[in-house]
Amino acid sequence: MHNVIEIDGLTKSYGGKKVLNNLSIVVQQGDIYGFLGPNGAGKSTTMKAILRLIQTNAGEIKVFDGEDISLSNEYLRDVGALIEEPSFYPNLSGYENLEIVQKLAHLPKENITEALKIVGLNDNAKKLAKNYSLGMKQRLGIALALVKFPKLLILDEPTNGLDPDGVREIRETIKSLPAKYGMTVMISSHILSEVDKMANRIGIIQNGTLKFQGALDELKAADCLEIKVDNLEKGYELLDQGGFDVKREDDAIISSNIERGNVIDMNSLLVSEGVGVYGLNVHHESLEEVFLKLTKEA
Ligand SMILES: Nc1ncnc2c1ncn2[C@@H]1O[C@H](COP(=O)(O)OP(=O)(O)OP(=O)(O)O)[C@@H](O)[C@H]1O
Repeated sequence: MHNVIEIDGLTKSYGGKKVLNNLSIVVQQGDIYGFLGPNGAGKSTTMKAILRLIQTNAGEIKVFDGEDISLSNEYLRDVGALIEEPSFYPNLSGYENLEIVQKLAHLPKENITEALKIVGLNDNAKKLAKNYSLGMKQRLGIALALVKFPKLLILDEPTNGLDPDGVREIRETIKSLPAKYGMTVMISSHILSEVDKMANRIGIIQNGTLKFQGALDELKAADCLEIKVDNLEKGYELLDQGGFDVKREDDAIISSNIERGNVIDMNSLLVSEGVGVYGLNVHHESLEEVFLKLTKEA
């Protein structure tokens, strides 16, 4: 798999305080890479470093075909970004704001309408940006990042200020970008459930240090079945002696085998032996649970 971003040993200090500490991350071609961390972990700083908006103290960043970004700014032509607040000209319409980028970068005019369509701003294209709602301003910010149809899209908290419908729309849009336009996306977000539904790989940082990087499935515990019964002792004994793979917890019996036939067999055995079953739930570990587990230690 081809790497689109390779960060190696990145270190950045502000006034003697290290905010990035020997950080190394890899974003692969076609990834939607969810970049997570508590407030102040260093997410925006990392993204700014990739865009050369700040100077760093040590480390190396390579993009696309191993281009070292410290050697040339050329790569920025293929990068679109929304970092922190979207910035635009308030007295121009949404369309005109995009037109400025389109003209400067000599892009096809169709890119403007395509980008507006993607973010759902077509109907408000002629309205002045200063009269946009918070959510519309955010959409315009995403459209500005998209208008080049870049190979790499970097989005810092892109769903800030959007209502739940807007969050869902933007999520579906972002999910479609790799397949539709061949883009690679790096996205930071506070909304873990959003990243859970969108990203294929994630990186979790804390205090400028990488805590985890990999596929979401690697991070989460396997699904398990939680069986709630009115007699825990007896229920557990029955299943254990019946040859089922179970363990006992404080208030439930847990089985790692969630296959349909297995669940039916366990339930039948319990009921036939007079144990009342009042709950059979498959437990999926959420990204939020994993995140809290990983970041709580420090
Ligand atoms: N220009 C600056 N001068 C001094 N300190 C800074 C500067 N920019 C960022 N920092 C500090 O660096 C640390 C990392 O900030 P950063 O914005 O990268 O975090 P973040 O992970 O994006 O957080 P959030 O989720 O709150 O946006 C914070 O402690 C912040 O106060």
